[in-house]
Amino acid sequence: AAIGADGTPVSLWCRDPELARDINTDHENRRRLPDRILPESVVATPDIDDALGDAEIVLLAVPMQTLRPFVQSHCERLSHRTLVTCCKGIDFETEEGPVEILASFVPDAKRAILSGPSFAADIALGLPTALTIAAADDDLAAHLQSALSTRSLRLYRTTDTMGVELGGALKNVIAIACGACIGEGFGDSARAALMTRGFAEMQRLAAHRGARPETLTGLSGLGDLALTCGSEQSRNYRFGLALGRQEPFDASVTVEGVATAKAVARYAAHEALEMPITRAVAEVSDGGTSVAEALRALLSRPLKKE
Ligand SMILES: NC(=O)C1=CN([C@@H]2O[C@H](COP(=O)(O)OP(=O)(O)OC[C@H]3O[C@@H](n4cnc5c(N)ncnc54)[C@H](O)[C@@H]3O)[C@@H](O)[C@H]2O)C=CC1
Ligand SMILES: O=C(CO)COP(=O)(O)O
Repeated sequence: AAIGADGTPVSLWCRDPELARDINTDHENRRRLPDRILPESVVATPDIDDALGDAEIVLLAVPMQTLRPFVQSHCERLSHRTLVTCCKGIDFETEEGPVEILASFVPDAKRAILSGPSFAADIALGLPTALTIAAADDDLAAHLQSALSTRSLRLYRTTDTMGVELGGALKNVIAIACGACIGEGFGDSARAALMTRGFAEMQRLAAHRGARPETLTGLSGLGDLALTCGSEQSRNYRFGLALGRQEPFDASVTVEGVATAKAVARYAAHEALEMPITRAVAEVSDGGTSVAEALRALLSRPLKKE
């Protein structure tokens, strides 16, 4: 919604024709973003070719685990455009991040990722938000930075797409752990410990993959970790809360951290990387162990240097 806030025309592909009609008449997406009025410059259409038109910049905001099949089935339509993924996660089957998926299926497109601390509901209200735009080519990153920034949305840029992919993916995993910690009743001090040691895991994996340390301490890493691990607006955090309280959770809600935790735990085991919190989230989400057992196991690990 912020993207159309300055009157720039935005075409929104919406698979459900009825919802597209509602968005165009009432300027509201009651199903996904109730009580938020969208700018009139945002126009929805159920026809993907209409939505794409001759657009140069295409923002891809589907759930992470649907990005690969989506891009695969629309690769011809997407080729030769500038594709900006907004996804946060790692593909469960291929262990690729969103930019890597774009590179695999649409190699002739320009590729970028937009990430950082931002709840859709806040952005749609026009609340001040700062994000990271990453593209391997700095000229492309600079072009997108100026094309997508608005009065309320400030973009910083980097060429480290890997660092941005990993920060956005892993903060969801740590947010589940933090929610579970609070839900179980372990308290705020334990949550701060999980956030900090979780951040150490993020940095370890990022270094192993060749990402830059400063990307992880930026908006798309530490910034998003701080937001997601402390707010009940986060679906990953709320999912963790439900796990800790042993309450059911609505399966229709998008929770990106579960598949990502499993993919990253598998990768870390293969690469002999120490990521105990990620492994615990993967095991607890699968029902393999309880939150209390997982946290006790984390506390009983051998003592080590920080
Ligand atoms: N909601 C938020 O505050 C933020 C979300 N993100 C990221 O954006 C991505 C999308 O998240 P949300 O929009 O919140 O998820 P969502 O689940 O609320 O909405 C996803 C949309 O994608 C559509 N969709 C699902 N499968 C599809 C498919 N196979 N083909 C085409 N469309 C499909 C759904 O109908 C829905 O309209 C995620 O990776 C998320 O981590 C990033 C920043 C903030
Ligand atoms: O990525 C987000 C905030 O930056 C949204 O987090 P959730 O997917 O946990 O709701």
